[in-house]
Amino acid sequence: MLTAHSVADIRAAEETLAATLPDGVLMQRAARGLAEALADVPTGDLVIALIGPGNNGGDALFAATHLLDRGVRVDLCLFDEQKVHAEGLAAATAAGAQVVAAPTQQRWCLDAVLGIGARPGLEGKAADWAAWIAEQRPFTVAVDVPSGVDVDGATTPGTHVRADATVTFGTHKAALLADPSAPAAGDVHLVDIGLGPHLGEPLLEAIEPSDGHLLAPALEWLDDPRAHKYKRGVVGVMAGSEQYAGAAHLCVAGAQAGTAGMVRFVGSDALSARVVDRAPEVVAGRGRVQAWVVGPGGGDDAGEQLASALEDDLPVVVDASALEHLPTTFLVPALLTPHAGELAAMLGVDRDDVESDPLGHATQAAFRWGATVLLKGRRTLVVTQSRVTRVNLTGSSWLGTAGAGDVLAGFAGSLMASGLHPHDAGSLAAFLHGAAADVANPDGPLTATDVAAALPVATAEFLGGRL
Ligand SMILES: NC(=O)C1=CN([C@@H]2O[C@H](COP(=O)(O)OP(=O)(O)OC[C@H]3O[C@@H](n4cnc5c(N)ncnc54)[C@H](O)[C@@H]3O)[C@@H](O)[C@H]2O)[C@@H](O)CC1
Repeated sequence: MLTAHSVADIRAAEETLAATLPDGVLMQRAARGLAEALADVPTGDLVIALIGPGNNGGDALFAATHLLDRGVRVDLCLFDEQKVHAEGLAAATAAGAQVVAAPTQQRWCLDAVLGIGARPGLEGKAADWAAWIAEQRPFTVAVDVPSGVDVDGATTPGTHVRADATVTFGTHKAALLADPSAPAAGDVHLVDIGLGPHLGEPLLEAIEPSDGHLLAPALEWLDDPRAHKYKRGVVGVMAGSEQYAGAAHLCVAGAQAGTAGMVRFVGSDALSARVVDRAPEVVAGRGRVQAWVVGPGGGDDAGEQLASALEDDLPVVVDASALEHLPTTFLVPALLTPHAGELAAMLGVDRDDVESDPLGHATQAAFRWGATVLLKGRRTLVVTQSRVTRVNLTGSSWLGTAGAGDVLAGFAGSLMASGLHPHDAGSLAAFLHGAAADVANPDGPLTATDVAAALPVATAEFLGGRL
């Protein structure tokens, strides 16, 4: 699992670790790691380093000494000459760095204006530098975080630097993984400075290809010679309507691609006939299920369908139109799967509010409904009270295609029917859904049907550690 920790936790870990080491060792480790990450800068090229008032600037000043040692030239722009890491500045200038008044056109830029001590939003000289980067587009490497973002909240309330890459120290930060700030970080490289053993519970985590073991609780039947479809779990689907008949097919396709042993479909006679015609393995009509999926492409009866599913006292995935009929709180394990517009409607705010602070709003909803909230987006979030929030790093913008959410809801329901907690079911479904898109067509268009078809292979690759 890839983890990100809060600023407070990082500071506490740094303090504990620093107490066991001679002065300045941590900064030297960070500076060396930063210089190594800049190994592609050719000898003789000029790097412009934007140096802020704190230790973030200190990291870059010491990294500059390594760059200068191998023949790279470094110009320094100081945010405040009175507030600069003094030993770092002395070391960098002694090694040959020049202090200049303003950045000039360069191929390389080091953004060391602000790190984890930042108040979000840049002003004055720092805002001018961010505008210069946006205009001139030097290859920009941010030190620890792109300057000006909200490090823990992952929001971007003001001017900030947009980097091509970020070299971060000790652990990831929420801002590097979650939207809307993640694009400002570019490619993220983690430098180990020894903080690991001193860090507490993460603020955020992301499933990685090596985390196939997370599926284990849904696969206990694999080792049972007497296992049958009911042991694997039956997922019940209430999806589709006259207007969105395709959603029934797509949700069923997602459910069939998961770990459950059977899919039941409950809907109108006409829709049931269509579904069974396309997918003969599906059983139509009420009967034994272990989890329900309600809402994809649902019609006017979505509220009644949700109420009837909740009467069964079983885990439930609530999607699309069923999100308009939520109970005050959930008494069963529930996974709500809104996109930003649906979450905004649930909370009575504007879509822009959700998009500018997805973590905050998904967390608010998870607490309010006592449910797991999976907020769909480029970096899908899965939030459950008392669990570490997960952010999904797989997939691409090509996944923003009609019906992809129906497949996701069905697949997540299948995992829940096999016994997974909504938090694991939602985050694994998001992870494998993105991985399936890569299997189907990594760099181009694809349909939701393609994603559903690729899910079983993506799952097998994940379980085999081959993703
Ligand atoms: N503490 C340590 O042991 C280590 C720290 N490291 C580096 O140190 C950084 C944290 O250093 P600091 O705590 O000094 O924090 P920063 O380097 O982020 O700077 C904090 C300073 O910036 C000012 N400031 C904050 N927001 C501002 C804004 N929007 N506009 C203008 N000024 C603003 C603050 O008043 C404060 O003076 C990390 O991000 C990392 O780069 C690394 O060297 C690893 C070890």
